[in-house]
Amino acid sequence: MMLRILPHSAAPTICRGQFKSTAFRLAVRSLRPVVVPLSHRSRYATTAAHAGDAPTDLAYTRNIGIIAHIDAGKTTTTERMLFYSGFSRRIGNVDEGSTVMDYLPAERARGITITSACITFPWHTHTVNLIDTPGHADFTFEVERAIRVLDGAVTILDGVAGVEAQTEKVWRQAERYNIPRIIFVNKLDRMGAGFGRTVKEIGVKLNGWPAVMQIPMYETDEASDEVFKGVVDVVENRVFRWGESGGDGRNVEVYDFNWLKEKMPKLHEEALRARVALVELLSEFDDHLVEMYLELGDHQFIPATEIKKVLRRLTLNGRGRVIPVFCGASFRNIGVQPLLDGVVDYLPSPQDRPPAAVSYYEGKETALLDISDDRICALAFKVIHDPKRGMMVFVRVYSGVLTRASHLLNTNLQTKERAQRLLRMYADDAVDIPSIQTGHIGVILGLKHTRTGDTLISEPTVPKHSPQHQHNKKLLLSALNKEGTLQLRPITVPPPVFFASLEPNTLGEQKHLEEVLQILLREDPSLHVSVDPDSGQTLLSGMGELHLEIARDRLVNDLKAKADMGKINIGYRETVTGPLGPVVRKVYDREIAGRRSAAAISAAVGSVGDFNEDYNAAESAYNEIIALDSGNVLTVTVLQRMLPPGPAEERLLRNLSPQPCAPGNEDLHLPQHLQSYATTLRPALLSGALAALSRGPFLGFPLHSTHVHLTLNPNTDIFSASESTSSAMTSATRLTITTALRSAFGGTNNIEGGNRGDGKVQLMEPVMNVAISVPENDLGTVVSDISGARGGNVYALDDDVDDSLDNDHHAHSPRAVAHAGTSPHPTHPHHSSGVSKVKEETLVIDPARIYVPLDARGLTHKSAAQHEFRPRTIRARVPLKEMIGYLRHLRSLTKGRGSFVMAVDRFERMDKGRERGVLLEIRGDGSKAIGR
Ligand SMILES: Nc1nc2c(ncn2[C@@H]2O[C@H](COP(=O)(O)OP(=O)(O)OP(=O)(O)O)[C@@H](O)[C@H]2O)c(=O)[nH]1
Repeated sequence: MMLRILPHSAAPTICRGQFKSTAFRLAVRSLRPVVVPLSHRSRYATTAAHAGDAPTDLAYTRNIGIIAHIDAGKTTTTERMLFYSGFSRRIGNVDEGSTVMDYLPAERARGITITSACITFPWHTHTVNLIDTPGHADFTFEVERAIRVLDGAVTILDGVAGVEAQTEKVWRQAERYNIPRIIFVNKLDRMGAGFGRTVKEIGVKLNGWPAVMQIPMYETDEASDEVFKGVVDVVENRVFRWGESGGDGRNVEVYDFNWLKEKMPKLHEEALRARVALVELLSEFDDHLVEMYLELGDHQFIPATEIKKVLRRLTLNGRGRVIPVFCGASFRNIGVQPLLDGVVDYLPSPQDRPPAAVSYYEGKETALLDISDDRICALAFKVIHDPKRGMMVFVRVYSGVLTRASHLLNTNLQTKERAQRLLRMYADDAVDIPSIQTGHIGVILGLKHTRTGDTLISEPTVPKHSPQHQHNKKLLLSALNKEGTLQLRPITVPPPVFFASLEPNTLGEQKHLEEVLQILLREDPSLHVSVDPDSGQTLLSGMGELHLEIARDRLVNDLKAKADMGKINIGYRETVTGPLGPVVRKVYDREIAGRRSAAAISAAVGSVGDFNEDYNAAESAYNEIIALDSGNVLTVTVLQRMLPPGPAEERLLRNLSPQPCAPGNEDLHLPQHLQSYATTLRPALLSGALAALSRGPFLGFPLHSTHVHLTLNPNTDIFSASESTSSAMTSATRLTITTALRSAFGGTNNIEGGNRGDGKVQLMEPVMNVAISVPENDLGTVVSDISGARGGNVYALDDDVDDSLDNDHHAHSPRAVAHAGTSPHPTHPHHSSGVSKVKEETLVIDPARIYVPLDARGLTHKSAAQHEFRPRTIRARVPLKEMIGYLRHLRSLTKGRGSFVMAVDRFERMDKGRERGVLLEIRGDGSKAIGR
């Protein structure tokens, strides 16, 4: 059957195989406005994806992520994508636990995404590598590492809730990496959904101009209810209608605007307005479009191809200044195929992305990676232990082609690795492949050490018989050494704020527990494990309660550890107050396996705040200043060495009261065996300091914002070469700093008595940045609860996103459209004096200028009830302690409609009263779990 556009007659049904047929294209080419048919799965055999032969041409590749607030519908949408692409034969359902993407038992049981799943599927001539990320704030790190390797993202919004707090957060995360983004406003079938309102929120909360590509279409059923039926595509001037209720969404009816004009004149008018708004918006950024408009004289005549071209260019820069907005209801199977077309049309191929930033020598030198470089450079962005396949390392290849059996160098660990097998992933299924091409995502099996976040490169080799090798060996070796330090930008790991003890059920289980914890750490670097040196207790720390619960499930259920997890507690920090205290010198002297190990060092501790104040005055006294994690700072001074008298040294001996060496590591006068400061002494001091700082003198919490100053006097602190080895230096450093911290604390650890000593050590607590979404009606109650009982500091209520559609609509009123249709100039205020470009860098959206489409629901159902459900966002800083169990409380305050997200803002010193509260709590029930 040849398909014709039937403007006035009954709707044709587009069946499999009819989209994009040549006949269809020819039929529509002569029509104006231009209508191009929608794509459909039938072009792809369902087996194609599994055969591992998906096209790998870079221009036809899309590495995309699905990011959003929890429950926005990411997994539901992804499952439809898989179905329409032909990848899966039936649609997976989140609520029934039958999805392809949420395949872990814990995910299916909880109905949430925990680990970002990766899947490859075809869409027309393109290959889409898609990552479905978790929405829960506890898994922000999981999102971060996925975003790190994506080229583009689809952000899904709940059309009822609008732009929620976690959406804003992931949006900013994506912005940091300049990831081009498109938006899909989902759940438009739900009562209370407001497309126009959501569009306005996109502009205000995400600071970008919404480019409305589609508007929703509702139809009234027999019960006079408005039912969401389809979307109006204002770029191609056509209507997609999913007529069949309860169907799988594959049969889509396509109509032109004449049909729309006859059946739904109001919606037709709105669609024309939407096109005007779109063309006007784009012409602010594109002179050529303005010229075209001036030539054609009507917004409706601008060809869709031109609009798409400009929009693609604007989206690809990744700044999110112009945001393509699509709409639908994936649960009702509406709107997903056009969204997939949008992915191909507006999101970049790896070639469209700027080159990846790399660094050499631990970040001391930076450069851009050339995508055409044939040497392999890949980032391990996810490591997962699979019971059948072993360690699976997910990589994104940035240059070169990774082939089976490639020899690799892990530049973070400086270890050699061999890629034994390569896989392309289809959620939990995999297909063996011979290679992973530049720009692609895949899995390596057989890597022994690689962790999440590590860089893998082709193992640098010296070519045999190369002339360079003969003539300039030194130069070549230094180039090879440099290459061996190449690293892609690391993934930032946030500080853990919760911890719990882990106890093996029997002593014999300890070893197995340690082994599986190593696996867990390789998988998830946002988990930390530490062992209390006194009690030997293992402590696991993480980002949130749910994060630790899931880690426990993984340890016990998947990795078969026989262990119990204690109560989940807040991870406080300890800090030293005031300027550097007295200098403490300790001698470490032990006999280990019949050999003496001895060294000494001096240390003083103080607060980083005071160090910063003195910084300029004191800088020259230090040989090195090292910024550590948790805001701690280590400074090192190595005094000049007195050499034994001899003819050459006599000059030196004359004024040899110990002085700091001239800054600059090369000048240090160290004994032979420690001579290379950078490779022997520095790492020894650093690991001693890190070990000492990991456990404070008060309650054993890690130190924060603390300045440690080390002074090494080689004349007195270093003994013979065999005694003062680098491990002796590490032990001496650890012992001395621990002693200095204890003396700053000013007392013994007397937790039982509840005293905190009278010294300079204080507790710090995590203070969270909290965004709470509540219905308008409950705003007052929640604000007073947060700022009263919980001691929070409310610093903002969301900009009042006025959804008075009438107001906004003025700028794009029917009169304005009529005017625009006849005026030689587009009607946008900025065009009044010709074209004035928006300064992209400083773009701040004026809500009054955002085009807000009227939707049927908005027109007929805009009522007080809708206002009542509109979520408002409260932003506050609240101590984490006050947020424990808050969700239940919030639900009770808001009749179950409130939700919140939070992230660590900073650690703050606690006053004595709050400290006492923590001590009481620990003494009351948690002293064992805290174990100090
Ligand atoms: N009415 C309606 N419900 C939807 C729609 N899309 C998703 N849902 C429902 O919303 C809930 C959450 O959907 P998910 O797909 O799990 O959302 P998610 O964003 O993947 O959630 P997390 O992975 O936990 O962050 C489920 O109950 C879905 O059935 C929609 O278009 N309309």
